[in-house]
Amino acid sequence: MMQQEFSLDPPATATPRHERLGEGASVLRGHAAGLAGDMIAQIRRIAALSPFRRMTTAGGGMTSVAMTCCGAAGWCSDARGHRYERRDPMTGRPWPPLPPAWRAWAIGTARLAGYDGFAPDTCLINGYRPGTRMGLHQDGDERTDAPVVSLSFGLPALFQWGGLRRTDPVRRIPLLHGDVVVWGGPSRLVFHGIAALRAGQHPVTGPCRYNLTFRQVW
Ligand SMILES: O=C(O)CCC(=O)C(=O)O
Ligand SMILES: [Fe+2]
Repeated sequence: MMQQEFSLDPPATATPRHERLGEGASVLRGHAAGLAGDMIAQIRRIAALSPFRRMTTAGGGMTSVAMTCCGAAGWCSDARGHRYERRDPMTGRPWPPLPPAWRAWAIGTARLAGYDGFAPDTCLINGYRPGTRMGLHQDGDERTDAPVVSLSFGLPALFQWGGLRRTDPVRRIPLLHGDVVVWGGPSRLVFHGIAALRAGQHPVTGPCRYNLTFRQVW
């Protein structure tokens, strides 16, 4: 019998699902698409307890994105500045719990991206509508020795990925429904943002984009 001398399977690189953004940073294309239905239902349950809200900033403005959180800590901003709080200042109660399945997924995803031992204790949930944007910033209010695992559902967005200085050149990376970005290590403090969302309708989320970021705060 003749031996097959070559594989008919396409090489792993034929579908580049895992894109390197920089040292310690990558995009996992479509990695969360299968979770969308369940996670969006959970987001609605979380938002029924701790509603999406826009927040005042120290500069006297308002955040463009509406946000809620779940887990041991939630990100808050007011005229005094921004920080993590154990309780939702809007309700006075602890934030809704971080669903164990979300946490397990985030740990597994961090491992896929090269980060073992991720121990997320919060998930920040951003709600974007057409026109909503997030200016260039660094994520530094939580532990920076742990990565950020960030996932996108719904309308497409342009992710702005710069460098360690605000003035470094910025790349624009489209993020689609189910895409995941993981950044840590030497990229943990890279400046990033989201360009103003374009109008549209998504079959799963309607005129909306959700972004979930898993982080370790305490
Ligand atoms: O919406 C995104 O993809 C990024 C969100 C973000 O940078 C943040 O919440 O700190
Ligand atoms: Fe951020």
